[in-house]
This record gives sequence, structure tokens and C-alpha cells, in this order.
Amino acid sequence: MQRLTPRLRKDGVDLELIMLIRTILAASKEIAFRVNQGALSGILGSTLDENIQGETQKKLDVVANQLIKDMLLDNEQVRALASEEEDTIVAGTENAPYIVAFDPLDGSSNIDINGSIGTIFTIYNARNDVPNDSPEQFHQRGKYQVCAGYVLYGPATMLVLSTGGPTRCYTLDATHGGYLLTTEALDIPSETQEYAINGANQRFWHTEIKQYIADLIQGEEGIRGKRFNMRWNAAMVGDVHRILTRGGIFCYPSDTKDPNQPAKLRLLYEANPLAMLVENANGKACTETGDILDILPHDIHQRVPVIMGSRNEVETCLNYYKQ
Ligand SMILES: O=P(O)(O)OC[C@H]1O[C@](O)(COP(=O)(O)O)[C@@H](O)[C@@H]1O
Ligand SMILES: [Mg+2]
Ligand SMILES: [Mg+2]
Repeated sequence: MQRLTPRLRKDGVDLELIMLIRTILAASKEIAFRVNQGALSGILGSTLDENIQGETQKKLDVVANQLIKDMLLDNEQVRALASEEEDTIVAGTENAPYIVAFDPLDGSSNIDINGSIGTIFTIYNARNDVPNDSPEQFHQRGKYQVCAGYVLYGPATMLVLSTGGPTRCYTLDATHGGYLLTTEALDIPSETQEYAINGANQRFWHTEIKQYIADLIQGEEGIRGKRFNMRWNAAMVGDVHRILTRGGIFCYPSDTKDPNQPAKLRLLYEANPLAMLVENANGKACTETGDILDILPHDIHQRVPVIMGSRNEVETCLNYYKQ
């Protein structure tokens, strides 16, 4: 089985970018080790703090953030970084070539129940037309990502990565400590009978998504004429991993639950990297009105509605918004 670095070299990836990816993965191995040790590593439970988004931070959110941040700041390839757990951007090495954004721990509510969790990351070329330490470094559309990936800390630790070409899947080999290529190119089937949405939000949904889900639930007896099954991981990274593996549709639509926060998922370090991985695996990733990868960000913690997965099913869902 092929190791990560030779595979990336074969893909023509720049050496500096390879070094940067390896730095993120070095941090991911430290996180994987702690996750595997569970309660023995003292990482379960909450801290007494909240992040800028008003969410209680889990101990592992903080530990994972610190590990990735420290390793990235030691790496001379990084001009600035943005994280879910940092209020503002953090300046790195002046005039370095890349900027990095990450969700150090996605699916925090799964930490204490030994459920699926992951680290999501994205890399862009740094901008030379704005200051090194300006948030505008990150005001770049998702289609300009030079690399997107996640590490899923499940029963196996898996890396899913795209550097512009196909979305590839690697598995961490604990015996030698490296990621080995296990799927050359993920290919999301365009049709599906599986959907993922948090049904507890139903009373806050807009009419379009209410109708779409109602039609799925009707199964063979409704206008879709086929039976659908539902899965929800409470970790986007876990849901998207399932979709990349066997197809499906993931929806986190806008809703009326909190007028100050019409959408939940963060564009920069959740929606964009997962959208790139899905699109490069022949899937489709949208908001309710357009492609996620076309959005010009204006805030590092900006939130967007997300509909992604099997191409035909995503298009069917979007048709409800066009009617
Ligand atoms: O089940 P809920 O509460 O609607 O939210 C689940 C969503 O929230 C998130 O966990 C947010 O991520 P964090 O754990 O990084 O805050 C997504 O991964 C997931 O899809
Ligand atoms: Mg998250
Ligand atoms: Mg998180």
C-alpha cells in the first residue's frame, strides 16, 4: 500500500505544501492517540470556558486546537491561521506561502460518548494584496482551496484528502505510524436512498425543506416512489464520511430557531473543505441558492446552510427551493 508522501509527490504536489500537510497530520496523530486512550488521557468532559461562538468548549476541543496551532506556528510555511476555537486569526511567519483554517474537533458532543469525531482543515495560498495578519487573508472563495481534508477518529483513524485532484482516502497504520492509501479515488453514487438531517429542528424549518423531507418519508407511497432511510451522526465529518463512502444526502438547512443565527455550520472550516472533498468525489455541495465553493467569505466564523452529497439527490432537493 502506498504511503502519503510518495502519493502526493506523484500527484505533483509542491514540496512545501506536502510539508505543511504532514505537519497537520503529525498533530492529528497526537490527537488520535489521546482519543484512543479516552478517559485514561484526561481529555473527556468540558472546560469552564466558551468559544467566541458561545459554545462550551470541551477539554479535547482545547487540547486539539493547541496541538494543531503550536505545530502550525512552528512550521515556516504558514502566514496565518484561523480556527473554530480562536476568536480572531493568528499570525504566523511573515510572507510564508500558505494560510490554514481548521475545526480542531468536529462533533464535540460525541467526545464523551465514544462516538465519531474528526479534525477538518483547509489550506489556501496566502494573499499578498492584504496585510499578513488581516482576516481578509481568509476572504477567499472555497474554489481556491489548494488542499482540503479531514481526519476521522473512528474505529479506524482515516484521512480523506484532496489537493485539487481526486478525493483519496488513507488509513492510519498504527504499527508504523503512517497514513497508507486505502482508496485511490472516492466516487459518490449519484443516486441514494439515505438522508441525514437533524429532525428535531423540523418545527423551525422553512417550507421548502419541510416539503422535501416529508416527500422522502412518504417512501414508496409518495411522489419519490422509493423508500429512504435516515442516519445522523451529530458530527458533520462522520456524516460526510458515510456519504463519501456509500452515498447519501446531508442537509443542515437555514431555520428560524435563532433569528441571530439562521444557519449552523461554519463556511470556512466546515462547509468549504467538506464541499471540496464531496465535489472532487463526483458529488455536489450547495447552500439553498448556489454552490458553497462560490461564496466570498466576509467573516472567519460565518455560517451557511449546507446541502451536500449524491449529485442527483442534491439537485432534487434544490428544486424545492426553486419552485
Ligand atoms: O446535532 P446538532 O446539534 O444539530 O449539530 C450537529 C452539527 O454540529 C456540529 O457538530 C458542529 O461542529 P463542532 O462540534 O465543531 O462545534 C457539526 O459537526 C454537526 O453536523
Ligand atoms: Mg465542527
Ligand atoms: Mg469543533
